[in-house]
Amino acid sequence: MTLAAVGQICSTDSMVHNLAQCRILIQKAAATGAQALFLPEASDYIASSPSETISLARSVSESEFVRGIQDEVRKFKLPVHVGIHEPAQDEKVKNTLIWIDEGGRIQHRYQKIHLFDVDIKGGPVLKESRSVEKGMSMPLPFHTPVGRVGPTICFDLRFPEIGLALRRKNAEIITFPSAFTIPTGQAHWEILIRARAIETQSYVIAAAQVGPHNEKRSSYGHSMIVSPWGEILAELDKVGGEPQIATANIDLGLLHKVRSEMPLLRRNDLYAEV
Ligand SMILES: O=C(O)CNC(=O)[C@H](CS)NC(=O)CCC(=O)C(=O)O
Repeated sequence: MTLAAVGQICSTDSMVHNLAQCRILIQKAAATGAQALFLPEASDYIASSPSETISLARSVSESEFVRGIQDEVRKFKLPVHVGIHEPAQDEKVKNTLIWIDEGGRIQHRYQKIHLFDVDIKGGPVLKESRSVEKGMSMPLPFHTPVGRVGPTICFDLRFPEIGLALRRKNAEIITFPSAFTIPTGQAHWEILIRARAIETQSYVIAAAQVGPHNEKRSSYGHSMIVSPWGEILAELDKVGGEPQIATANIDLGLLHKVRSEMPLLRRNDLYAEV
């Protein structure tokens, strides 16, 4: 049995402020004895316009945010999974997720493949593809002290195919670091997360942004860790903006019990394999 921590913050366009929040969470998570900390999408910053999103992007070697996280990781020997932006081609950024091992090295990277372009009447209007380049390859699971992690990001949560593909590649924990909008979060967040855990028979760790990032945008929060049976093991607030963590035990024995007691054998002779 191992202990995983999920962290919740409210990123703004100040990377110094966002780094300070993440450092507090790394310290708090280390104090609980957790073996890994999972932080939200876009922890480095959330800007108020596509042009600001593009102008703030730095490569990891030049990002004070990433270097600051790496220093803190080394200090506490606590690996961290964190969402950031990186410069891309054609005046765009990549929405990426990096795994920093306990020695502060970036050992895994995933670039978000589904972009959030929506225009909901009376609700959010967001065109992520104006500033973000979409990823062109499927994520791969990787080894961590808490289990084999299959990374995805935010809007990817709505596409069961990506979770199922990670499960087929032997993921044990699927992550959904996010910055969900409040209306879509109220309607769908918990249901989607629990569904992904149940259908993949995997742990799900969903670290979320919470509260007002700027005058135009707020996020839903409600970070969660869910078991392969779909139970909520840990959850954080839906409002506020204070940095918070929660922890849960990751029991791979339970995961294998769930998978062997109820084998989800696909009928790929009748429908396409996903
Ligand atoms: O903008 C940044 O810098 C960071 N990226 C995000 O916040 C992204 C794109 S706007 N948010 C989502 O995918 C929300 C999905 C969502 O809310 C849903 O599926 O309902």
